[in-house]
Order: sequence, then C-alpha cells, then structure tokens
Amino acid sequence: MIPTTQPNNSDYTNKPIIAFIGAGNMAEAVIGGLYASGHPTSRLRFSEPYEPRREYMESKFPECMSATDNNKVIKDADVVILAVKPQVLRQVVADLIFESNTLIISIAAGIRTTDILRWLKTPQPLVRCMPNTPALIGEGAVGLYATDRVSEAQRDTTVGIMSAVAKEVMWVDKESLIDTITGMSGSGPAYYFLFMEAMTNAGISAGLTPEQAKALTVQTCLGAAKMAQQSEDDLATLRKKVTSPNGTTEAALKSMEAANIRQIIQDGVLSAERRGKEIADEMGRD
Ligand SMILES: NC(=O)C1=CN([C@@H]2O[C@H](COP(=O)(O)OP(=O)(O)OC[C@H]3O[C@@H](n4cnc5c(N)ncnc54)[C@H](OP(=O)(O)O)[C@@H]3O)[C@@H](O)[C@H]2O)C=CC1
Ligand SMILES: O=C(O)[C@@H]1CCC=N1
Repeated sequence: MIPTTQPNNSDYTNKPIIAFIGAGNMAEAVIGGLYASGHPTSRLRFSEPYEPRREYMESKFPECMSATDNNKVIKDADVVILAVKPQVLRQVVADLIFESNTLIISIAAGIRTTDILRWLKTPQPLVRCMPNTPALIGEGAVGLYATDRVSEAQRDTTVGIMSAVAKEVMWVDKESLIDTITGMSGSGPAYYFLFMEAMTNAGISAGLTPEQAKALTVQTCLGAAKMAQQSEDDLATLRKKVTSPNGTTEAALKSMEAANIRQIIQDGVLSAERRGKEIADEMGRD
C-alpha cells in the first residue's frame, strides 16, 4: 500500500520536522500518507519500543530516523504526534522533555487536553486530533481542537500536516465534539468494512466468487460515496432515486428498516463516543 517512490519536493525546508511517539497502525497510516505526499523522510521520525514493530516500520520507511527512546526523536522536532494507546499516554507524556513551544498533537481517543496538559512537565501548545486510517492513502477525515497556547502559525502547520493525508480537515471549538468525530470518522472505517464484509458474504453465499463479490461490493461503496460527495442531491434523495416503488431496493430497505438499522448505526456511533469519554475518565483519575 505504501508507495515505493516519493514525489519530488522542492519545498523541503518549509516542511516541519515531525516526530511520532508510538509507531503502530495509526502512525503508519499518517507517516505513509505524508511520505506519499512528498514530505521529506529526513523530516519524519518515530519511536517505538517493541522491536519487531520498529523493525517493520524501519523496513517500510528506511530513511526516517527511528529510536526506542522517545526523547531522542522529539529533540529539535517542530511537531510531536502522540500516537500511543490512550491507556499508556499518561506515563509516556510524563517522561517526555520538550523544548518550549514544540507543538504537540495528540491522536489518542478520548484523552482530554486538560489531562494531557496536567501530565506534561512544561506548558506546551497542544492540539487534540482525530484522524482515521484512510490517511494512508491520502483519503483521511480529521477533526481538530486547539488549546489556548496554539498559535495561528501552529494551526496552519497542523492543517498542513493533516491536509497531506486527509480530504476533510476540520476544526471544532468544543472539545467534546472530538469524541463525536471519533465515533463517526475515527472508528468509521471499521463500520464500512463490516458492512462490506456482510455484503460480500451475501454475494458469496449466493454463488459469486469471493473476488467477484468483493469487487462489486467495494465499487458500489466507492460509487455511492463519490455520488454523495459530488451530487447536489441530499442523501435521502439519492437513496430514493435507487428505490423503485415496489422494487428490489424497497424490499431490501424495508427488511433493514424493520431491523432498525438507523437506530443500530446511531447507537454504534454513540457507543464509540461514550467509550472515548469513559477512557478519558478512567485515565484522568488521580
Ligand atoms: N487505529 C485507528 O484507526 C485510530 C487510532 N487512533 C488513536 O491512535 C493511537 C494509536 O492507535 P493505534 O496505532 O491503533 O495503536 P497501536 O497499538 O497499533 O500503536 C501504538 C504503538 O505505540 C507503541 N508504544 C507502547 N508504549 C510506548 C511507549 N512508551 N513509547 C512509544 N511507543 C509506545 C506500541 O507498542 P506495543 O505494541 O509494544 O505496545 C504500539 O506499537 C491510539 O491512541 C488510538 O486511540 C486514532 C484514530 C484512529
Ligand atoms: O478503536 C479505537 O479505540 C481507535 C480510535 C478510533 C479508531 N480506532
């Protein structure tokens, strides 16, 4: 998935030095997206204590600086992206030593900025960010919330980084909306994968090959998403245009509505949002 060649980038020195703390799935997606966008590899770094994972990332991004020591990669960095699990963030943050004014971007689900600022040794500009894994192919959706110390220039830097990996990048002025965005676009790719798994299985059980079923499912999802993006019609109108009276779509939608699919989806999104807040409460306790 990660391209083997990088586009040329003449605008080299304007690019921030970005250090990732934790080099797991989400860091891989963002680093991969930045790499594909032409961000110089000499200005991307990551730390990762788990050796097999670090070696995997080093093989994917051989020109990026890597380390086991978090403080080694954050030295001289313009931006530090906290990409560890929410459950270890407190310990990780407490051990970090920052230069003044280094911008911190936390992508940890749930964890509130007030807690991160409390755990830090120094008062830093901090952005809370919720990306998603399609960042890897430049198709991410990102929500952002800035704390008081974040300057206009640092907001621009944040948008510059996230725009390289995402098609939707939006600031919110209420931090709790980041939990809502987590339930929608942060976790959202998994919902669509589940839907596609189920549709693919329906095709396979009726006799299509797995390849045929997957190809039809994925293209349908992609086509519908592109129509939703490009059409002037709203989503309900687009749905109605597929649904002939007393036809096949109506039969399918009736069956799904009878099972309360709208409520199921809404409950799912709200469960993710609630879980984010629960994690924050668990981890923020003294
Ligand atoms: N996956 C997703 O789709 C999204 C994830 N997020 C958020 O991104 C963050 C990372 O998630 P994800 O990438 O999925 O998780 P991963 O577990 O894949 O990545 C976290 C990485 O951090 C490493 N790590 C653990 N302790 C330390 C430490 N002390 N210093 C440095 N690195 C450490 C882990 O190593 P080890 O495995 O050894 O513990 C692991 O490789 C989470 O906070 C999550 O909420 C946000 C949006 C979407
Ligand atoms: O499942 C999780 O907790 C993370 C946060 C959003 C997507 N994955």
